[in-house]
Amino acid sequence: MANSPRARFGHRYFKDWGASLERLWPGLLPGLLVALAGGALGYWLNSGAVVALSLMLAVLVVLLWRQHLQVRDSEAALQASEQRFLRLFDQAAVGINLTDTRTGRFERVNQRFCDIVGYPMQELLQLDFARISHPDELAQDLAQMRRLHAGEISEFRMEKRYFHKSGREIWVDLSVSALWEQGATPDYHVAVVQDITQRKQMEQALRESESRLRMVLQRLPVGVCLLEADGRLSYRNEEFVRISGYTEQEVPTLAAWWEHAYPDLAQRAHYQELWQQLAHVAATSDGIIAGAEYLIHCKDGRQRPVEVTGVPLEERMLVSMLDLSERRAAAEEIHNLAFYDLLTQLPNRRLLRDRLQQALVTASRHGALGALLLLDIDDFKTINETKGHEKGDALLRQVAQRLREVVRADDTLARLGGDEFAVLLEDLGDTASEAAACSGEVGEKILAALRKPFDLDGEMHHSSISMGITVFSGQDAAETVNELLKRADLAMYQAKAAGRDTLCFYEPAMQASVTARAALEADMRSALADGQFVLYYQPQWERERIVGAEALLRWLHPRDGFVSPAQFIPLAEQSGLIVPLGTWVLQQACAQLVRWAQEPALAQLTLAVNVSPRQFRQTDFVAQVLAALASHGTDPRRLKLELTEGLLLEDTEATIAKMGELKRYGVGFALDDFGTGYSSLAYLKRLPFDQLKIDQSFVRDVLTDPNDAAIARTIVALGASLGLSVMAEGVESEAQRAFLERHQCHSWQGYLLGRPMPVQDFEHTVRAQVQAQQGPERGADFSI
Ligand SMILES: Nc1nc2c(ncn2[C@@H]2O[C@H](COP(=O)(O)O[C@H]3[C@@H](O)[C@H](n4cnc5c(=O)[nH]c(N)nc54)O[C@@H]3COP(=O)(O)O)[C@@H](O)[C@H]2O)c(=O)[nH]1
Repeated sequence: MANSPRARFGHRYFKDWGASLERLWPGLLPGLLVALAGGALGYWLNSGAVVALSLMLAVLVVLLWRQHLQVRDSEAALQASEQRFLRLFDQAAVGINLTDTRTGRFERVNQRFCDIVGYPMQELLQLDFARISHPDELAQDLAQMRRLHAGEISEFRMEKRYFHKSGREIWVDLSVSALWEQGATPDYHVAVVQDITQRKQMEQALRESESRLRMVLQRLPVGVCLLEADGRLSYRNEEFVRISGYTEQEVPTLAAWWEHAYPDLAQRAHYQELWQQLAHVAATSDGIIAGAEYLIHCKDGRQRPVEVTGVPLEERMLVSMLDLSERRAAAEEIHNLAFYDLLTQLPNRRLLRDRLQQALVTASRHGALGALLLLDIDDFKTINETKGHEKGDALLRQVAQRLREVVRADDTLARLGGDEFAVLLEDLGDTASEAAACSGEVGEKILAALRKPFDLDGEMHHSSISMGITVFSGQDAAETVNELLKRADLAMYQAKAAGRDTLCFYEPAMQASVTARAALEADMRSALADGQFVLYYQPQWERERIVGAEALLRWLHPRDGFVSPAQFIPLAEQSGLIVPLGTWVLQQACAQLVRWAQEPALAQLTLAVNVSPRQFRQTDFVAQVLAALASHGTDPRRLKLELTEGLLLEDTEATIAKMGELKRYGVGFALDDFGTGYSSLAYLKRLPFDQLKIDQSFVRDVLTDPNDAAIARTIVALGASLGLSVMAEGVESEAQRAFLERHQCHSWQGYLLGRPMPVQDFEHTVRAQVQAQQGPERGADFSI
């Protein structure tokens, strides 16, 4: 303790007091003695000078005494001050430590410092400050300390970390002052330590939240920049730079922004005015500058639509910028997809309907008539199927292009789907005849333009269209969009029926025929359910005997009587009713064959059944035929299916597979109407046919038209070379039969040999023939 700083503090003050006494005492004591001696001598000598001298000495003594008293008082004050200092040291609200500058050891610490670092005082006094300092700030601390020790500085201040006894880090604010005792270098330093851990934690939290905020701002899918009151753009995020392309160096201020984003002065003035107007509105409400659309000129030279909003942040403004270009492009794409045809880029049906609706309104308002032209490429299906879809698409694109070249820019041209196009013409005059003349003229131009050959990948292709035209005035309530489309469609079908490559105007009579067709279709459905259909049988001859029959459908309508299959079969095909109807025919035919099988005279007969393309294309067609055969126990070899050439053009592989499968069961196949379709030797060779049927159109004029005669002869020769039998249809006269026989065609069917007849009549005919042939020998008789 004698060596403790506290002892040394006290000792220093006492030592100073003693020193002053030591300094005063030698003067005071002789003074007293001189005053006493002088007084006595004066008294004795009665000398005034001696008295005066004594008095002077006495004054001197008094003065010296007073000085002594003063020294004593100041010593006491010093002591009191030291006491106060020590109390202050111990009780201070801040941590204080007195440290040996050379060793770094704590010489004295107050309680608060102990509390801050969590050590008991005695333990702390065994440590040096480096021991409890965080290494990250220690180097700086030591460097400052060295400067302090070298006398370069008398004090320093820093923020550093101590390790609390528990191990946690404590941030402190450290104010260190040198303490000189003697000599030029300080022996001790006093450190005033304030615990700032909480503040540091708050700062850290603030920093973290700021950095999080920056990160969020930086990654926001919206462009953000901070506009300072002095016009500086103090911050901008990545998206802001991505959208505009302008970095801080290029566009540091709002003024620079306006210049770069709007190089065009008029445009700049327009958008500045918009911004100012919105800012003015904002100033009178919540301060938020409402979002508005701006078209900015970006660094890459492109113009981008953006939505800009401003939110005040104290003195600054947070400006957000949303890139609308993608949204715009998406909206445009959606619009395109919704209203335009992808292949040709022409307006689609939806857009045409819209324009037609507007055209009706305009026509009714202005009294100027318009016309809707509907056109369909003839035989497009065949082109698509024979030349492939790519060429089909190429044709559609070229048709679209030619149509664009023919019609005026303000006419609406549309692709309605498939091979169907439409042209909407407006303002065609104020009378129906004027409008019809104008639209007819445009229609003829279109027909002519589309007659010219198309180049499909180097292959020249000739095409034609059928067109239906309907004129509208907008005055008639019946003229709705649907109705006009229906009328043009009817007229177009009329053009197709009229031989294609032509145009037809809509006439009300067409409507009547459509209505009749709709009624027929409805009737047909109930006819099937009500059993109004029957099969007639037309004999098929081979040389002088009937070898079978063709089953031909008949409809005995309860009101209308006999309805020709030529009338209802195409309609059944279109409506899909042919499928149940065909199934019914197959069932009837199979049942009939079984009945014939039980009678020797009829047992060898075959029965030919017409199969429509739609029926054949049913995926379960093979299963249907086999089921019909199986359900009746029919011999498949007695059934012959007649297919038409048109069927063979589509999906040949599937056709071969289906035919092959049925062929394996013994079912026969005849190619009906041979010569009228797209006869191709290539498919004939691959398809498992048993018979070719010469179409009756060639047989009809076989005696008079050398071409038909040549065709008939060629078909016979072809059949022979392919190993197929050849049957002639529509043989009506003996001369025709004889001609065919002379040319090696020995199978015939036609009115000469028997008309289609009810089953009983047919069976009767066959029985009679068998009986006759079993009787006495006689020449061939083809009459029945
Ligand atoms: N898918 C199905 N189609 C069928 C079915 N039944 C008939 N049809 C087809 O309907 C078309 C018209 O048939 P139809 O009126 O019965 O005419 C056939 C014969 O009556 C007729 N024919 C026969 N011989 C002569 C003749 O000497 N002169 C003449 N003018 N006509 C004659 O020919 C038709 C048979 O043609 P085809 O089928 O091509 O052999 C017709 O296309 C039938 O195919 C059915 O059940 N399913």
